[in-house]
Amino acid sequence: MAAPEARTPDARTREPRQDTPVRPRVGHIQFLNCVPLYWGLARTGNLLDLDLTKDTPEKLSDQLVDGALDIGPITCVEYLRNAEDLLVLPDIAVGSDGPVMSCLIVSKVPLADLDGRRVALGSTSRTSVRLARLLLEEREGVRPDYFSCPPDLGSMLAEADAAVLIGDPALRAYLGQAADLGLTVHDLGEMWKEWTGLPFVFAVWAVRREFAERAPEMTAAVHRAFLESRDLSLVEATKVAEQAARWETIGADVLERYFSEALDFSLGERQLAGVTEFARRVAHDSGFAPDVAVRLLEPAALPLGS
Ligand SMILES: C=C(O[C@@H]1C=C(C(=O)O)C=C[C@H]1O)C(=O)O
Repeated sequence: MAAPEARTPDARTREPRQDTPVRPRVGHIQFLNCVPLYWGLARTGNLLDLDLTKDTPEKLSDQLVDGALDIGPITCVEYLRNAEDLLVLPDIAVGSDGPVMSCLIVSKVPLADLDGRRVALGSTSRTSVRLARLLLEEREGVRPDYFSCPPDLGSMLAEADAAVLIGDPALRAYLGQAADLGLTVHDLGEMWKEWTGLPFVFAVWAVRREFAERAPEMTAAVHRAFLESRDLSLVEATKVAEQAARWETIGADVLERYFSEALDFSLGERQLAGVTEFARRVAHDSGFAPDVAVRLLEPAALPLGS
């Protein structure tokens, strides 16, 4: 990765640091879904060039918006709300083109029966919870009574007839926990695909616009590092899944399917069409315009002679 060429403002004081070069502050979602995006960073030797912050998606999104992080994953809805201040890194995202396995409505009753019933929305999600509301209201034609709740299936369903869950707790529900409890699982990626024919993007990678302007080479290097990491992880998906499974109750074969078939880590024209369509459908109460422009980071001009 290129040597740091710029001073990064300190998150607390906002004063440019003058002492040593500062590594870019980069977010890392602490769910299994992001393992393939980070696993290769160690293999390609780029890990130590990043100041990584591991957290849940809604916290990382806030930190990027607030300027406490420079680059990282941001849940789609928060990106759209802050599109003016951010640039999207091309060709990398967390999405699906069909079933995603880990963004779900888990329900005690058929979805069509949820009218007026309580639905718990997991507090780590900003995008899946909005997508679930869209699908329940516009596709199923029901108007549930929503409330936000920590993402624990048992406590959510103690007070509600259905729960919207993302990440590892959702994956566990999908893989058997829900069936064991007599609950049905509705995959949000699959429902969106059936409804619109499009992929869905749950989170994009974005850089703060002012950081990209101040440190274009560093930004490009971080982008390249993630693309290389993702590509390597997909080539070596069996190994990534075996290693991740060592610390999980989920089998390596299932993780490999999750990483290489369910999740879509790309962001091309079809995925961007999915973002645009979602924005158009939820804009009216989401804090952005229906035709909000998604601005991609332009490829950095390479220095002469390189
Ligand atoms: C596929 C997933 O995508 C995620 C869903 C998010 C959301 O709903 O806000 C945010 C980030 C991603 O981690 C998942 O969490 O399982």
